[in-house]
Amino acid sequence: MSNNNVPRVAVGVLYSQEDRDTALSVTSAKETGHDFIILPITHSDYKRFLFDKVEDNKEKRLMEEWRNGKPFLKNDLIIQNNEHVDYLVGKISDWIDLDSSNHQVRTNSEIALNQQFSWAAHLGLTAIFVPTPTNSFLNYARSLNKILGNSTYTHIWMRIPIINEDTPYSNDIEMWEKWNKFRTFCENHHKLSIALELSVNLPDDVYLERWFAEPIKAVILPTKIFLTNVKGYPVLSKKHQGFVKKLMKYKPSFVVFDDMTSKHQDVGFAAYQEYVRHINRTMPEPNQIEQFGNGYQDFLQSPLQPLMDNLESSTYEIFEKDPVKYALYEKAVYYALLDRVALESNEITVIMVVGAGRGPLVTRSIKAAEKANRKVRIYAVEKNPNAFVILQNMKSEVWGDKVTIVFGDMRKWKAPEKADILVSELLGSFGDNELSPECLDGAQKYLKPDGISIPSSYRTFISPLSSSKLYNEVSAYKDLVHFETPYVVMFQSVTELAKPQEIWQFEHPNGSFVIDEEENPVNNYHNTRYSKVTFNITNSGILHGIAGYFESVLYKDVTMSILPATHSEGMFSWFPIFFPLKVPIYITSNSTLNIYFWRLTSSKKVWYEWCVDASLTVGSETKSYGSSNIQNVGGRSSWIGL
Ligand SMILES: C[S@@+](CC[C@H](N)C(=O)[O-])C[C@H]1O[C@@H](n2cnc3c(N)ncnc32)[C@H](O)[C@@H]1O
Repeated sequence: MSNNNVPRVAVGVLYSQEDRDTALSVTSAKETGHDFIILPITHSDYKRFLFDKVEDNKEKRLMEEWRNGKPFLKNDLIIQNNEHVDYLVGKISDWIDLDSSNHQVRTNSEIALNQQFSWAAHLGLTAIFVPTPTNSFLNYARSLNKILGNSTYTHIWMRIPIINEDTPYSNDIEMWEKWNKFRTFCENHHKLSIALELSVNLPDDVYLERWFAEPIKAVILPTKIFLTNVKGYPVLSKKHQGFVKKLMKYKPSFVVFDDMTSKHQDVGFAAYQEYVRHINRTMPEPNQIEQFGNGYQDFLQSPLQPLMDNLESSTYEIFEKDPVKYALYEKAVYYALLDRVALESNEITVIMVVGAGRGPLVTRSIKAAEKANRKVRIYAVEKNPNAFVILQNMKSEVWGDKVTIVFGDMRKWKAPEKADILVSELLGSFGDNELSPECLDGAQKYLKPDGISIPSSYRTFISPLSSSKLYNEVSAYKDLVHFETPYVVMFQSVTELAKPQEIWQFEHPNGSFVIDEEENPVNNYHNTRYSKVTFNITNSGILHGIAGYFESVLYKDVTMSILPATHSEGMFSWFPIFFPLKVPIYITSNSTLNIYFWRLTSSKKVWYEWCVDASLTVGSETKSYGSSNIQNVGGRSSWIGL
């Protein structure tokens, strides 16, 4: 079945023959339905400048003139002008050898690299395709890093074969390790991306998944990886299809690489790109969460502070579109009402919705009471004056006398009676990060001693996360504050290095604190937390930060979760939270990673601090090899106002 909602995928072509005529190549690439072509910038003859042994004086002079910056000869260039510039990706010559042991070859390679880049940038090519790093690549990394530093808008696509096919299987990890080292040498530059080249045999899923955390801008499909269907057309194996579909979510460009092994000449070269487009068209429809989150993937958002700030109308409107959250709350209130009073009793149950916003939980509480056939009296408490205007409208137009609306801070309100059920939704992606514990500590004084809080508890979970994309987004701010701030993010280009684990929980009502004469807590120390969790890291990876999630019990077995394993299906009110690390840490396979987290408080604010420590055990000896500093000390960079 075809899905018309998926955006068109860009499919380009790369030919193996080097010396092509640009105009002819562009025409044939267009005729075969491609969106772009990767073309060598220079002719193979240009390689003459690499030769270390120049015999006669004339040649020596020519070489030195070239080294001193003499322009290209017209015939040295394949891409000779900017006529097709929007259709081209420039390819740097494969034969440059920046790590040659020969001084002349090494030096001339760098000159050739710079000259090709400079020409490509001058023409305005937006992407440059560069060769795969060989076994030693430090000088290549240094040279490219220098270019990256000067590049204004040209992106680099580095050709990375997923497997080194000369030594398949044993080297599944090797290419990732090589890439990882290279980009580390290049300071994780955001313009350095991968053109991932698929192989006939793909490695195991754990090795495939690690690429999802990497900046893949292009995926190369050599013609040799295609099989043939009954009609003679090229198709991919199930495993390749599955991987390609996953990669499509990241919206890379695809490149058909004509490796001269085509078994499908009868059906024409266009068949490869048509097949890639066919896979794209038959991608499943995005689910509700994907539709809602479209455009937000990997986008850093500041967590809301609904206590300190007044939320905007559009924010409430987004909450209210969630098809699942309110249904879960209605279910929880329904079961709480059933448990609270017997059907035959005429008793009125008092429900207080605290932090009512524009009233959706009030409406759902009324619905739950109707379903349960119970009588209720409802109070709606809200401190946002703008949302309170909507509550007034709702009361006069919809709810009537059944609901009393109260403007003010739930912690200070003097309620005229006590509640049987206290309903609130003050949760953030990290559970307690919108200060639900502090607000409900203040509100529970008007809950009957045997009253019910919905939610009754929430637990916070963390996991170690690899994502060069998110790391680059944070580091683009170039300051400490952004590295010590959590972000709400719809994860896409990420890999979890281990499954999430719980760090702490909160329960309501909470009988564990001392109250003053106003029945408020005398301080907030009972809401501080400290936790250390240990993760066993099986496969190596780069730790860029920590992912956070919550799971909440609304009432008995009615639960609400954003934890991947138990996520409430179709609920999109919360994306996970991301706590970055200032310096990424390379975690070797079979390491132990300890993550330390604190929830801390003063009289005015609450904040989190976090740090990590990686160690490796060999025999009976455990050695720590990588740790972060403690981030956000004293809430110096990020905090939540009380
Ligand atoms: C996350 S919103 C939820 C709103 C609404 N219940 C819903 O589900 O759409 C939290 C609401 O609680 C309100 N709020 C937060 N702290 C409060 C406090 N201490 N007293 C009263 N309202 C508060 C905020 O203004 C906001 O409207």
